[in-house]
Amino acid sequence: MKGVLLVNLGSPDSPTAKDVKPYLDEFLMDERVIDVPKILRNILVRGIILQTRPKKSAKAYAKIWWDEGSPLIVLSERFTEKLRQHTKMPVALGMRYGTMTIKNALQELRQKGVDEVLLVPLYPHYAMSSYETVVVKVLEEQQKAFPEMNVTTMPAFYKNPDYIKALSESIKDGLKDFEYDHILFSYHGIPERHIRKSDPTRFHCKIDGSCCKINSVAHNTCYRHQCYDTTELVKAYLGLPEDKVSSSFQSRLAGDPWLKPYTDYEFERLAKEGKKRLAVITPAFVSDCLETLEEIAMEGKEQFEEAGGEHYKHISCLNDSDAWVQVMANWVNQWEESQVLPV
Ligand SMILES: C=CC1=C(C)c2cc3[nH]c(cc4nc(cc5[nH]c(cc1n2)c(C)c5CCC(=O)O)C(CCC(=O)O)=C4C)c(C)c3C=C
Ligand SMILES: [Fe+2]
Ligand SMILES: [Fe+2]
Repeated sequence: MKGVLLVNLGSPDSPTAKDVKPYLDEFLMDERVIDVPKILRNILVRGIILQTRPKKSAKAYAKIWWDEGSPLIVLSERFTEKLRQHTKMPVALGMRYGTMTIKNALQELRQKGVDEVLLVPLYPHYAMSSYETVVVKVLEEQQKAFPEMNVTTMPAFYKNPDYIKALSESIKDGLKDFEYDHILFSYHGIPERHIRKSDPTRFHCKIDGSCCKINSVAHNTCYRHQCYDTTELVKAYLGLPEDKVSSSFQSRLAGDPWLKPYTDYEFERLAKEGKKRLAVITPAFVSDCLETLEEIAMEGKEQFEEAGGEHYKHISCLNDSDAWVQVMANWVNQWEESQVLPV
């Protein structure tokens, strides 16, 4: 019997340093997130970052927390529940980090008789720190505890026409009551090194963008290329003016160079260039979360206005919108009927 496993990133159990610490420990000790030798990762994460970050992150989480819990979890649950109404297959939700584990989600499917799983990492773009780590973890858990199950993984859907349509229409809707001077597509950042590591050709990706328009197998795993592709496709779908759209990368950790331009610098640059009315969209995330609700909707607004900007709007992620649920339902049902996956 076939079933669907949705996996998102996960959140701490509560917005307190006590609960944020073990969550961050699991997250940052992931070798695909902080990709240095284990001994160094231990020193960096447990000896340095976890000494101060849980308290700081807990404060940020407290600003966006809902009565029902973490927005990312609640929105993912609502999406899952709606998807269940559109398919005959069992659908389970797991998180890569935290207490809503992938193992439990696989168990839930197994108990319902599922032995053929469609894994859907809830990320439009491929990065070793998001999509890849989900796939590796699911296969690890499946091989350990559920050897009788088969797992098929849905490819990153960053350029899929149905996804682009749903995303573009949601942006159009968000812009209905907002006259903009500029639209910023802000994607979660990753260290530049991760782009080189994920390049199977070992020479294609140059980080500076000179590579991204030359066809290459490297693009199947190039986060930067995929993010810019999403921007271009939405721009084309909505007919947005070339000079009013740009992309940037947010949420960097100190240390290595991360993908540029940095979103916080862009807020300042755009305001100083005289863009008074800025709309920001965050297509690396399908559900609103700490990085969109706090860093972009709250901090970003402040940064833009401090630099001279006047009107600012963050357009929500796709979340549990009917159009997005319908797109996912079509994809999973098509897989159920004919094994076909979206491209
Ligand atoms: C969109 C995909 C994501 C990628 C790629 C990604 C890479 C990445 N993230 C960190 C460090 C942190 N990210 C944090 C929060 C966070 N990250 C994503 C998604 C991606 N991260 C989401 C959806 C969230 C929000 C989770 C929520 O509960 O709402 C955090 C935790 C918060 C904080 O302390 O800032 C950290 C840390 C790294 C290092 C990285 C790539 C190497
Ligand atoms: Fe992150
Ligand atoms: Fe590239």
